[in-house]
Amino acid sequence: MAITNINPTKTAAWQKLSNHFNLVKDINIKNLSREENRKDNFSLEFDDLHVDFSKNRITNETVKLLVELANEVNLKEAIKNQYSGKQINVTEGRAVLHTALRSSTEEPVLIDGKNIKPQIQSALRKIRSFSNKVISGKWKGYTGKAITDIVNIGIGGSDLGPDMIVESLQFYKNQLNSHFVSNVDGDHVSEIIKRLNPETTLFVIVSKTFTTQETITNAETIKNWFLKSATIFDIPKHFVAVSTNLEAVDNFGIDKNNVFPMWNWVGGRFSLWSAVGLSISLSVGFDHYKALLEGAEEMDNHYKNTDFDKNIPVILALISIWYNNFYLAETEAVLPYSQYLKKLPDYLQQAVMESNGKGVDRNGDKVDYQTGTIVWGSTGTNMQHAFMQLVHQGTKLIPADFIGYKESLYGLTDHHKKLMANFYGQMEALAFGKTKEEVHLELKFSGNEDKINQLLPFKVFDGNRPSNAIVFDKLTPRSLGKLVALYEHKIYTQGILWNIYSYDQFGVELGKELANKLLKNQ
Ligand SMILES: O=P(O)(O)OC[C@H]1O[C@H](O)[C@H](O)[C@@H](O)[C@@H]1O
Repeated sequence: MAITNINPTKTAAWQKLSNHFNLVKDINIKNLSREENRKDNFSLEFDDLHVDFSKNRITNETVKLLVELANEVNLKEAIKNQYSGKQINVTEGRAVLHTALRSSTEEPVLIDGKNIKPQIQSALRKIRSFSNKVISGKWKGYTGKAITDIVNIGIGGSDLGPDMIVESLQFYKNQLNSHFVSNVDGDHVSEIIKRLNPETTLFVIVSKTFTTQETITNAETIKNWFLKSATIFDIPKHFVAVSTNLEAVDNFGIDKNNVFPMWNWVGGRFSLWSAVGLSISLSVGFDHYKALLEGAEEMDNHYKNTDFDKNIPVILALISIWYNNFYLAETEAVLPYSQYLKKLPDYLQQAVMESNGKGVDRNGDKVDYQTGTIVWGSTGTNMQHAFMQLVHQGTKLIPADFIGYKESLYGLTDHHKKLMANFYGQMEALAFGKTKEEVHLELKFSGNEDKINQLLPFKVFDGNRPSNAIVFDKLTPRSLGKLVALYEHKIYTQGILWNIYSYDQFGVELGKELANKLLKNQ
């Protein structure tokens, strides 16, 4: 059966879901939680990953019908098509193969009849050898000193992915200092330059197109700064590039041995698994970078081979559609209980919103249903003291992913116990709330009846606010790879269900064009 390209709301499953929604829309998570084996029936395990989705407004029937919807739009075939290298990015005429970048098997992946696996392997070898030389100090700057600082110059997918991973893996970091320059605001590059010594800094210019205004402007500014103390003959020791545009890289003055490949079958926001991840390998070493890829590959296999009712990215995508399209929730919060993951929400904003922020379906027709969710969030416990008030007692329904770890990295068990008590405490508060009776009982000893009645409405929590617990044993490169790949597959699943193309981003263009026009007229 081919991919149907049909309006999901016209499917039989959607009709059934609508009827089902009318019946169950007022269900309460507190009542559901009393069902026998609720937690076991609404939990999934995969290696070191434990997902509890029992605190949602869903029943067995909801999951069954959502899976029916996935089957009716032939998600299985869509997944197969992505892995096999079909041109699923139809509007740009490209395959989408970030999964091939982390595949360790010999199984060929063909593009135009040519196996791409050898190029991937060769790029990985180049990343390994270069990273080893820089980290060990064998790679010398123009005055013979070892490299101390790495600066990634890029924006969007050429910045957010590597920056988020390097931040998340600080625990595994080596002696090199890592910096990321992205904004065309000159304050950004100036602030970073202040901390650098040209003799010991390596610049990694990352741009798939090598035409991006911000990146080229920052790279030129940095090159000019560098050339104040060095000569053009020193550039090969300090500048490397990751790009598909070899001509532009050459024109910039980068030595051809210093170019790391990028391919048009890798989307910018899915590119950290390619040489775009060079800054990651430089910052944490190639072995950790490889483990990140291996973790992602494990999630790829899970996504490809697991029945939908046990498939973690598919289940999370379906639950999100339930809220987005039936409860009409507008946003989703991503709440990592790990300070290291503080950049994950920013990263996911690009991955999710650039991919599924589309209002035209795969037939070119305007959609008449909701698509891409708005993703936002921050780390626990800080955000509990910031925006969580609105999530608990505001008027909006905001489904939330709580991401946490069973073990702490530094062994500070007291901290970790408190952190995870907050993690589960928040989820319980959201789901079960606090009734009038409970508040009354609590206030009984603290004042007169009038005062109690006055305060009562403000202290009641309605509850029934949904969340998922996404818990890994420990924050490692491997588990991080799994987590990021999980969200990537959730994105694609939702794009298929909404009948939209997730891998183009034409919406980014108009503003860029207008800015260029304005610049020319200045
Ligand atoms: O890597 P580059 O070609 O410089 O592109 C950087 C970014 O440019 C645009 O904003 C695209 O929408 C992003 O998806 C991309 O990651």
